[in-house]
Amino acid sequence: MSLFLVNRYLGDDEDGVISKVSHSQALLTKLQQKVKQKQKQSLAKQRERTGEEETEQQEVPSETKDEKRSSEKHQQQKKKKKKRKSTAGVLLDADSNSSEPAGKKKRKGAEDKKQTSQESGQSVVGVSPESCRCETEREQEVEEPNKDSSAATGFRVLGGFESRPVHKAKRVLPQWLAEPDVIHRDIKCNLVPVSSVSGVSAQLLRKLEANGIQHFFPVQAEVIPAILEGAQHGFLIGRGGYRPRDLCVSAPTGSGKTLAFVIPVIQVLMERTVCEIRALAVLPTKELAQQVYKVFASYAEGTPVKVVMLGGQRSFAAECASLSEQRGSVRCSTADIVVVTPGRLVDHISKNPGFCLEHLRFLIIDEADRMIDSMNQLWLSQVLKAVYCSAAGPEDRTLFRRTKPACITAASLSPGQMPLQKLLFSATLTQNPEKLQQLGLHQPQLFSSVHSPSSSMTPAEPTHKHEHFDFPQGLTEFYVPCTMNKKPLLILHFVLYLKLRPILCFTNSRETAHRLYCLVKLFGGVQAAEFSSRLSPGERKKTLKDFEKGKIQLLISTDAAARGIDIKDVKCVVNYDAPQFIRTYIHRIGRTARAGKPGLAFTFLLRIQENNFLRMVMDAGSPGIQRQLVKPECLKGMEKQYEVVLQELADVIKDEKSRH
Ligand SMILES: Nc1ncnc2c1ncn2[C@@H]1O[C@H](COP(=O)(O)OP(=O)(O)OP(=O)(O)O)[C@@H](O)[C@H]1O
Repeated sequence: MSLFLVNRYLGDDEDGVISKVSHSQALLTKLQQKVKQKQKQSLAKQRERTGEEETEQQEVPSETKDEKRSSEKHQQQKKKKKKRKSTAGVLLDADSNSSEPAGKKKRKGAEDKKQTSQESGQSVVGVSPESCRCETEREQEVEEPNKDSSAATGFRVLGGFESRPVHKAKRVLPQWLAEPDVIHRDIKCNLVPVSSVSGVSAQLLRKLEANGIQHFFPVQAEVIPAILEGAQHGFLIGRGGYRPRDLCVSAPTGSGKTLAFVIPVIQVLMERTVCEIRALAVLPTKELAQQVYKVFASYAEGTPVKVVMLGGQRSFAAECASLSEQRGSVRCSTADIVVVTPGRLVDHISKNPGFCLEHLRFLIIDEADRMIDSMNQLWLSQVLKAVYCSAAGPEDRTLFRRTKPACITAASLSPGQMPLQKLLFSATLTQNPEKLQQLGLHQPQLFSSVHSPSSSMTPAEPTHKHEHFDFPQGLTEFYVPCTMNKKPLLILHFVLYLKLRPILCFTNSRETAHRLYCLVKLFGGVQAAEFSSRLSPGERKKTLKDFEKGKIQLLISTDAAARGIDIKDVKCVVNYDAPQFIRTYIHRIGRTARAGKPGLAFTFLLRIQENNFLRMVMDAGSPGIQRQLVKPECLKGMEKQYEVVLQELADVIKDEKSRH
């Protein structure tokens, strides 16, 4: 059954009773006569030129025979077609369907040609009877298979099922991702005096200097003015202006991204008149939230801005109490900036009536790529619902009226309203537009330090196959070929003989981390600690503090400490287990070589891992990873003790298992 019915204009019906069949026959005869006429004319011209009368007299009848034969066939063909059409009960659509088989298309093309010439009344000069015949034969050839199936079912099968080469779609980046605002890579050579960035108050400048910061790092010099500028023109209430662009910042680990949002957010909120939650910083883990809270609190000290941390360290009731207080009959907010983990955030939105986000101006998403991956927790949609809930409410809060952002029109911008600006930060920000799209960014602007083919491309060009990331300038990468049973000896060799301490050592599981920790402890001579979800949040906090104070020489950790953790003076990172993903590698090694300082990163590689790992690292844009061999003789002296320790370790693990 055809999908479309196309009524064709078949010419004027003289008496209105001529059937379609007789009409098309009449047309055909007309056409044939015209062909004959034309042929006669051309032959006459030829004769005149050549004077070969006799040949012409013989040729004409033979041609006429051919024509007759051809027109007979043609008519038979037409009749057949009509019959088939009436069987199907519908008129066929003459538009060629792109998914039709090639044979079918050819046939339709032939039909179309004829149809067009019939409709327009044009002569068929140039279409020889021979070619007509050939087309007709081709039509017959291609029609046969379909004829049976349509006759049997009464339905006409649309669409073709033959295989066609499918071209791979080329990846195209949106303009904002392909052409970012470039951040200088070299921290040391591109320092900007803090006083030269306009818009930062004298109070904050004094704070910066008191904390030993005289210059802004490149990411700060780019992003701070951008946020301040957006705030100046972006407060729509009473001032007019526009909705500020959402910002995405991709800069290496340890390049100072935290201050790039802390300083401008405090600066903007310092000018507030009422205390309401205006900024929400969401971080993936408690440790990171705690770290960012500390930076916010330190710079907000002495200003009217109040910072609250919601990370689950305190009871829910205590957290609620820190967010608001009762003044007479009114409940007042006691927080301007809230630093929170996604889980706790959702808890407060759903269970704490005093948690109001209707005045939210900044939504800061740190470690944004990780946060996008946790988007299935739906925390973002809950935040947006809480932000725009006054728009759906019955009260007419004209001053803070907020509507969900839609297309920008004159009407949508009037009356002005408080905008919500999203600020995304990561050392490994995804370039996948589909993932970023989940965040619903408004005219996003990207600040990036990645100078790779993928970022310098025009949007029309296909991107590089692998994502490129920026590695810290002061970092030197090594890999150490080894076997599984030599790994513990190697790490002991690093701490005891190479004296590369403090070392932050990463394993792929908490079991391995614990086993290695027990082994090192049994071996003796090294101040070691473990850091994983085996420990309570309190124990983890204390461990990080001790490590920072230099009380721990070897911290054996899972990826719980891989992201964002800023521990000063970590000289060396060791990947005891090779990371499976490039992002994990970049964050792990980024715990050293921070703030422009030098650092070393070693990865222990089994022979089987070497090729894949090295390719992964080089594809990501590493400036180079060197091979570092540790001679077996270097480990010989520890082997005897190691054998003894291994036996003791088996007993310890067995004992632990029996206790749990
Ligand atoms: N302008 C500056 N001058 C000197 N030190 C700075 C400056 N800005 C930041 N730092 C220091 O640099 C270190 C790294 O900063 P921060 O933690 O913000 O890095 P990051 O880019 O967020 O790293 P990551 O991606 O690993 O989270 C911190 O110890 C911070 O105090």
